[in-house]
Parts: sequence; C-alpha cells; structure tokens
Amino acid sequence: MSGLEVRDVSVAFDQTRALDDVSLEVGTGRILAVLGPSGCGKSTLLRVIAGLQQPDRGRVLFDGQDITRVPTHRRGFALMFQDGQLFDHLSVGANVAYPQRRQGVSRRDANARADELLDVVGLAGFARRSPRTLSGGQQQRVALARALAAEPRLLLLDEPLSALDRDLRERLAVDLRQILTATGTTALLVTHDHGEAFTLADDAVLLRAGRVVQHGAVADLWRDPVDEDAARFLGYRTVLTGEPAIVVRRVLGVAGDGPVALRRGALRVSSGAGQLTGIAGRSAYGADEVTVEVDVPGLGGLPVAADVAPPPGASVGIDVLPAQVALLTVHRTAT
Ligand SMILES: Nc1ncnc2c1ncn2[C@@H]1O[C@H](COP(=O)(O)OP(=O)(O)OP(=O)(O)O)[C@@H](O)[C@H]1O
Repeated sequence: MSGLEVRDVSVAFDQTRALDDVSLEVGTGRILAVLGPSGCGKSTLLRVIAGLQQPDRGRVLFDGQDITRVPTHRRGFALMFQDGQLFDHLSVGANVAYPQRRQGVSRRDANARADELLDVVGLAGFARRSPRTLSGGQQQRVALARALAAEPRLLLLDEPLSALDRDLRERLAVDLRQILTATGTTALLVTHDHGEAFTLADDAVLLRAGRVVQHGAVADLWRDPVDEDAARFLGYRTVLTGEPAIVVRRVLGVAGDGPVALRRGALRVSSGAGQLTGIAGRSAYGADEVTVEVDVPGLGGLPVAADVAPPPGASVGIDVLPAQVALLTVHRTAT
C-alpha cells in the first residue's frame, strides 16, 4: 500500500510492555490520530515510526518498503513537538528556511519558500520577527511551517496543541487540518485529547496499555466506542448499565441490554412533556449551558442539560437525543 504501515510492533522496557503487537496504516494524504491516556505507549509508537526506537518485534513500512532499520534522517519524515522547539537565535523566516538550507537549497530559494509557507500558516510578513516575540499559537504555526518546509512524506505530530489554552487549541486544530489537507500532507498525530483527534484527523487509533483497542474513521469512533472505557475516553460523560440502560434503550426504541453511553447533551430538559420525567435537583452553571441533576424514578440522578435552571423540586420532562447516545455491546474489552 502507499503510505505508512506499522505491522505487529512490540516494544518492552524491563517489565513494561510499552507496545504490544500494534498494527496501523496511514494512507497517502490521510491524517491519523493515535489517541490514548498517559502511559499507553503513544510516544513510544511515534519514536518507533520516526526511527528513534527500534522495535523488539514487528516492522515499519513506507510505500511498501521496509524501513524498520532505516535511520531517522533517511526516512524523509518531519517531527513537530508540543513546544515547537524553534531556534530562538534565528528569525522566524530563517527557522522556516532551515530544513531547506540543510538540504543545500540556496538562501534565496529557501527564503522564498519560507515566505510562501508563512503565508499558508497565516503568518505572512512575520519572517523578520524573532520567535521570542510571538504568542504560543504563532510559534506553533511557525513550527508547522518549518516541518512542512522539508516536504516530508510523513509529518509526525506529538501533542502539537496541548501547550496552548483551550480556545486557541480549538481554533488552531481547525486551521491545522485545513493546512494539512490543502498541502496534501500525510500525517500521524499523537494526542490524549479526543477533541483534537476528532477535529484534526480522518481516522483514529485508540491505544490502551500498549494495545490497539479500536481503529477506524473518526466518525465511527465518535458514534460507536468499543466499550465503556473507550466511551469515557472519547468524551461520553455518563455510562448507564443494567435497568437504567434498558429504560433509555426503550425510550429510543432499541432492543438489547448492553450499557448506554451519554454525551453531555444527550439528555435535555424538554419544552414539552419529554420522554422521561423526573424531579429537578441542584443546577450547575457551565460555560455554555446549565446542567441540572434530575432524579428519574428507576434511573437515579442524571445530569440533564437545560437553557434555564428549573427550581429544585420541580417536575421536569426530559428529551433523549439519539445522536448523543452510544449503544455499547460490551462493558469492557479484554486486553
Ligand atoms: N525509556 C524507557 N524506559 C523504561 N520505561 C519506559 C521508557 N519509555 C517509556 N516507558 C514506559 O512505557 C510505557 C509507555 O510510555 P509512553 O511514553 O510511550 O506513553 P505515552 O502514551 O506517550 O504517555 P504520555 O502521554 O504520558 O507521554 C509507560 O509505562 C512508560 O513508563
């Protein structure tokens, strides 16, 4: 196949199995997110792909060629880290021109290309500035321009946005996706942030304790997490089991008795009678809306979204939004 293939890769450090039989693919021009909690093996996987860590078993291929033993600098990949790692003593333009200068491109041509790339990342006119005078988000854009300057056949991104605050992170994730797709860049991103993965990537791999537990299009992971832990990790807030799960399934008209995962907006105070009813408890004010704890007979206390906090003790109707609900088949996947 064309693009990256990781086949059955395992890495152990002393007693720790950092990666256990990991396989994945990134087709040319696609963006894959490797998603998982701290310590699940993301960085180790990135290091194996970059050639900074030899796997104990398994192989790395690019465009069908085995590159497992090819040294890092011969792989034609670029790496972009969390903190950008710009050279402070060079101007922004010289930072971006650096990879091409190293490849022997003339100063004039490398600078011209750097100007083009700064334009692509929304920083036209910044070439003469010092990186020290830029905001965190601007520095990450320069780091991206520099990573793209080498025209890598694969761009590896290690938590590229996690050093930024939330607002900026969300905006930059959208821009980053647009830049990567516009430049046709094949990319692999590691992150613990499902929002970042969903915004940026076409496909995602969920890692847990060094093993792949789910691999698919981001839309499929968003809709159908493989188990309860995956659901929680992918942004579902509540997982109901037993009788409460059956009640919600009944409301949605679906059979089965597996767990039901609810996103934050899955339950809403209804303007009408609602599909469920309960008694309002305490309300909490969030950034965008109010969350009311509603005691529903048979289900217990559930967080329900509302536009306006109902008075405690009031009877409220609740709508169940099917698009915000995942029907799980298993509790936990054996790993
Ligand atoms: N050089 C090493 N020596 C010993 N153990 C290591 C080494 N590198 C990683 N590990 C262990 O391997 C496991 C996976 O680590 P890794 O850094 O790949 O996880 P991660 O998902 O990137 O975590 P984080 O998100 O916290 O960076 C962890 O249990 C870690 O402690």
